[in-house]
Amino acid sequence: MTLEEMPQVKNENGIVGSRESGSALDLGCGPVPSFSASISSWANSLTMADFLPQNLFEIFKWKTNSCGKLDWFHHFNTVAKLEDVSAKQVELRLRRRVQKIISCDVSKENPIFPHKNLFDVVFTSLCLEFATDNLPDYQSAFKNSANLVKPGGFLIMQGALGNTFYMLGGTRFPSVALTREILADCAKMCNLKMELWNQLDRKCGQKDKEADHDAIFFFVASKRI
Ligand SMILES: C[S@@+](CC[C@H](N)C(=O)[O-])C[C@H]1O[C@@H](n2cnc3c(N)ncnc32)[C@H](O)[C@@H]1O
Repeated sequence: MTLEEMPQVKNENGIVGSRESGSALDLGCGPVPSFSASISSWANSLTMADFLPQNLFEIFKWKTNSCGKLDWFHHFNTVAKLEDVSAKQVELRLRRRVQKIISCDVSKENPIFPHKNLFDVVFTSLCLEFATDNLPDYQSAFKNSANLVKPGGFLIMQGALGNTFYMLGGTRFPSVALTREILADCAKMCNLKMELWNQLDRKCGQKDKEADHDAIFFFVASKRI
């Protein structure tokens, strides 16, 4: 859903509009550069951040075109089709625009300490509800993430609604069950105005995805100046 929403965010009349020279942060990016690939069409400088060193190492190997890097052609091709360009163009553009690969922890007041910069756009996907296991911690993680947005900038978030657990390698992990109301309250608490909200009901069964979310959401919120 998010990749299809991105053009709405970035086009001329879109929410982020003509902020072509903006800076963006992909917070909790995992080892996957697909969302950053889309963001790199309108952000000149991108920082990719994750909690796990092994995820950062995968991004680093891809960025430096090192031997043993993972093949993300399929992801770049999906972005390329939406933009009507080639997968190679998307990959090269992203490689040029990723300026930093850093560690982060959304439970910290400054999730990217010792870095101190703020960003025009902070993007985060499926991260905060899995990095926390109760609502007060989720609200803190939301606030910490929103603090990284410049006044006048944007927080763009994708996540799961109503999810209480997921399975990975046979282990059950908890998650915070989010609702639209919880997210609206978090945004309000952080002086953010919801500009766009979309949600998509779950289409796959329990067997296809071992988690109990009932929908995924995507929102864009602006930070008041
Ligand atoms: C479900 S993955 C999502 C990855 C990617 N954003 C995506 O949408 O495909 C959750 C990510 O959150 C990261 N994460 C876990 N705890 C975190 C924390 N405290 N601070 C920041 N990121 C965290 C994990 O390392 C993982 O990469």
